[in-house]
Amino acid sequence: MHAGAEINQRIARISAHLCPQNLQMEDTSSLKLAACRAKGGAPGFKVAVLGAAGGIGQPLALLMKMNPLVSVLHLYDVVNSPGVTADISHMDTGAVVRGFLGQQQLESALTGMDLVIIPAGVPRKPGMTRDDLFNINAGIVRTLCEGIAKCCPQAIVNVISNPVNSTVPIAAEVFKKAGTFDPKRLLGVTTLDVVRANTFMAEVLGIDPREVAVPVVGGHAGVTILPLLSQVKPPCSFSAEEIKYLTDRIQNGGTEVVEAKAGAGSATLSMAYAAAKFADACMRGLRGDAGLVECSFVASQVTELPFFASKVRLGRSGAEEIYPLGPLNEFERFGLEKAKKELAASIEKGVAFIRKQ
Ligand SMILES: NC(=O)c1ccc[n+]([C@@H]2O[C@H](COP(=O)([O-])OP(=O)(O)OC[C@H]3O[C@@H](n4cnc5c(N)ncnc54)[C@H](O)[C@@H]3O)[C@@H](O)[C@H]2O)c1
Ligand SMILES: O=C(O)C[C@H](O)C(=O)O
Repeated sequence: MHAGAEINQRIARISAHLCPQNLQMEDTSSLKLAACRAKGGAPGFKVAVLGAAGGIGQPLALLMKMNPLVSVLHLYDVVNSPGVTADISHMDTGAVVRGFLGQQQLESALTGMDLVIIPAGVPRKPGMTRDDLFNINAGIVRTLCEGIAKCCPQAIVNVISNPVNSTVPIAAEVFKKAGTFDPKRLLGVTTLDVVRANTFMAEVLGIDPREVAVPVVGGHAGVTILPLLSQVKPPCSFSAEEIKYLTDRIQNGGTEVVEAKAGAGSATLSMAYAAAKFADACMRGLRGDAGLVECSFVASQVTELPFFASKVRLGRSGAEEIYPLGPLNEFERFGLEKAKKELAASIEKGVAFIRKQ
């Protein structure tokens, strides 16, 4: 074969491997090569990031490519995923990276996945609540979850898209409709609230945030974000002023970032860090590691509400155990009542969005 032609064919193969939309119909050898490589050299989990070209998606893709537990990484978006995929794929870590662009490639992106992470959707601008995102993001999450129900119904699903208090119930309703709902496998990502709580508490105490663990329960919006400062590790007591300061700051951490970004979006880097931390815990659970306890917004019987964020134990089948809230002080009991009222409405809104169709 002419040397130039051979080089072109090799380039086509590599490009097809990265982005199936670049495949020529007649180029079956590229397909075989891509399929062969997609098995991955090392054992590990197959992970898809939906919304991978976004503010969260890009750094999250980077962090997942760095995670040794990931063998195959699928990057899906409706725009720009080929560029992000090409870029990330040059990292000399184990995971095989493949890109998928547009709705017609959603099923290929999802087929065979063990873990699907969803940061797809619009972020807030100053002055907006998370619920203001419902009209756009509800439909996006619905479509993506329909794809999951069809192509990887056994996957663990991590929902990041806001409003989480409604998008998780939306996902659950989609899965129920498809007959694939397993409450253990659907997890709303509230890790950023815990990450913030740990950071702000460590600042107050003047200690390393890695030595701190603050449980944050309820949901992921304003007063539904309920830090349990009476249950922190290491055990410590706070003044009433400190409790008010910390609770307000944790509940408004997202708004603090939205205002600082002044119209350029919401938390992306800290969120990617939090999502990667949570995904790592999910994968270690799938692998069979013991003692993995994280806060997450899940289908729950901890309160009278059908969904609630609390500590869950992650295992081979997802959220295998949901822990009760434990003893609350008066301030926290008051906060819980406020949180439940707002949460009930947000959950109902999500459920109604699917049931009314
Ligand atoms: N759970 C949390 O703690 C938390 C924290 C921060 C942000 N968020 C939420 O995450 C979402 C994404 O935030 P961001 O800053 O990355 O936004 P972004 O606009 O930067 O990125 C979103 C990405 O989603 C993609 N997208 C849109 N529609 C899609 C579809 N149908 N399928 C696949 N991808 C699609 C966009 O093309 C874009 O690349 C927002 O809803 C935001 O509110 C949640
Ligand atoms: O605040 C937002 O809109 C994004 C996210 O939910 C956050 O907590 O940072």
